[in-house]
Amino acid sequence: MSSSKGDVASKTPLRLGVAGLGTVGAGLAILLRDNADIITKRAGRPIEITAVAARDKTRDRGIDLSALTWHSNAVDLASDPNVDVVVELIGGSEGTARSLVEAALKAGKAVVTANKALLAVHGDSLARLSAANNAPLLFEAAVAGGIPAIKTVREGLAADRLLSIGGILNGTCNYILTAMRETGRDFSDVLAEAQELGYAEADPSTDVDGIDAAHKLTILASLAFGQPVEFDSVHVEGIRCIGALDLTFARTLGYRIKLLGLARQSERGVEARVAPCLVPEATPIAQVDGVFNAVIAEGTFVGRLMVEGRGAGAGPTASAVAADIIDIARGNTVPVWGTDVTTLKATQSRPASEWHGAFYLRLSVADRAGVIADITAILRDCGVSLSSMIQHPSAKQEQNVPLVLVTHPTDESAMQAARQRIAALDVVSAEPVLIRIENF
Ligand SMILES: NC(=O)C1=CN([C@@H]2O[C@H](COP(=O)(O)OP(=O)(O)OC[C@H]3O[C@@H](n4cnc5c(N)ncnc54)[C@H](O)[C@@H]3O)[C@@H](O)[C@H]2O)C=CC1
Ligand SMILES: N[C@@H](CC=O)C(=O)O
Ligand code: NA
Repeated sequence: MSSSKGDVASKTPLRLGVAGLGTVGAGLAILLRDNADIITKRAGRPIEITAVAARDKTRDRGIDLSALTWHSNAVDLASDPNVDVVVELIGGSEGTARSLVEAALKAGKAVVTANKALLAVHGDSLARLSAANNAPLLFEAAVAGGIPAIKTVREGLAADRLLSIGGILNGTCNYILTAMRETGRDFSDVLAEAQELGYAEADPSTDVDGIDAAHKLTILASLAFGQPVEFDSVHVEGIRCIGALDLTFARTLGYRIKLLGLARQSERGVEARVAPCLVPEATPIAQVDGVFNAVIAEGTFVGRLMVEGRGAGAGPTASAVAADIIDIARGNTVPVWGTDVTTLKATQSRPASEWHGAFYLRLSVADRAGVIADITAILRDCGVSLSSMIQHPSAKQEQNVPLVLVTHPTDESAMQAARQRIAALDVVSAEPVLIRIENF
C-alpha cells in the first residue's frame, strides 16, 4: 500500500545543519519552508533545518531562523548530534568551508555543498574521504546553479564515452556581456547590478577573471572523463579585456561574445580552457543570455546535447541544493566522480596552445599609410591567413583607429606569435584583443 501524505509527514525528519546564510543559505531556508509539502512527499520524510552557523544573527533574511540552534563555529555542525546532513554554503576552497566538509565526512555525515572552488581544488581527496567514511558528498549547485548539470553528466550520460564538455558556466559574466551588448552600459555598472542580484562571488574578480568558470569546468571535466582533472591545468582568461567596441564588431561580423569553458579529451590527454569566444549569432549557445548558463556535452552515442537554465541567484541555486538533500533522504547517492575511488587516476593534461581555430584580433593602430602592410606581413611570416578585415574610421580615438582582423583556422601557437610581434609595432597603440572563434 502506498503511503499517504500524512504518513510521510509524521516520519522522523532529516535534520540539516546549514553553514552560511547568505544568498544561497537564506534561499534554501525559504525554499524548504515554501515547498515543504512537495519536498516531504518526494523525500518520503520531512526535511528540516535544526542548526545553523552564520556571522550575523540579527540580519533580515526574509525568514525567521532565531529559534534554531546557532553555532558560532561552523565546524561544530559536524559533531552536532541533532544534525544528519551538513549543508556547506559559506564558499572558498580553504578555511572554514574546507574544515567543515572534511570534519563532517570524517564523522560519517552526508554533505551537500554549492562550493565549486572546494570541489575543483580538493575534489580528489574529498572523494576519497567520502568513500572511506561511507558519507555521500553532493554538489549539484556547484555547477551551473539550477541546471541539473551534474546529474545530467554523472547519471544521464553514465553509459556514454564523452568527447567534450563545457558551455556558458558563469552567470555574472553572461549577465555583464549581455547587458553591455544590449544597452551599451559600462562593465563596472553592470557588475554592481549582478552583485546586488546575488549572482557574483564574494570576490567578483573570481567571476570576471574566469576563475569561477574554471572551477566549474574542472568539475564537469572530472565527471565527464571519470577522473579528477587538475584545476591548475585549466587555461583561464576572463572578460575584462572585452570592450564595447568588441561587442559591436562581433555583431557586425555575425557573432556574439560569450565566456566559454571547454574541455576536450583525446589520446594525448584533456585540454581545458576558459576564455571569451565569438560564437555565430544563429547558434543556440549565442541565444543564451543574461544570468542563464548552458552546458553542452558530446558523446559517442548520444551525440551533442545542451541544457540551459539559470546559473546563479538564490532561487535556482537553492533548488539544486534542496534536490541533493532529497536524494540523500531517498538514499539515492553515487560516488563523487561517478566511479569507485579505486578507479581514479590523475588525468594527463594537454596545453591550450595546441588549440586550432579561427581568431578575431582587434588592434588600435595609427591612421597612416603602410600600417596594414606591416601587420599583414607579420601574419604572412607566421603562416596566419586572413579571412576578413574591418577598419572603422568613425571610431577614431585621437590619432588611432580600431582595426579588426579575422583569420582562417590556424594554430594557436602561430597566432600568439603573430599577436606578440604585432603588439610590438610602434604603430600599434594598445594591447591587442585576441578572441577565439568557436563554431558550435
Ligand atoms: N550566489 C549564487 O548564485 C551561487 C553561489 N554558489 C556558491 O554557494 C556558496 C555560497 O554563496 P552565496 O550564498 O552566494 O555567498 P554569500 O556571500 O551570499 O553567503 C555566504 C555567507 O557565509 C557567511 N560566512 C562566511 N564565513 C563564515 C563562517 N566562517 N561561518 C559561518 N558563516 C560564514 C557569510 O557571512 C555569508 O553570509 C559559495 O560556495 C558559492 O560559490 C553556487 C552557485 C550559485
Ligand atoms: N558567481 C557565480 C554563481 C554561480 O555559480 C556565477 O555568476 O555563475
Ligand atoms: Na547545477
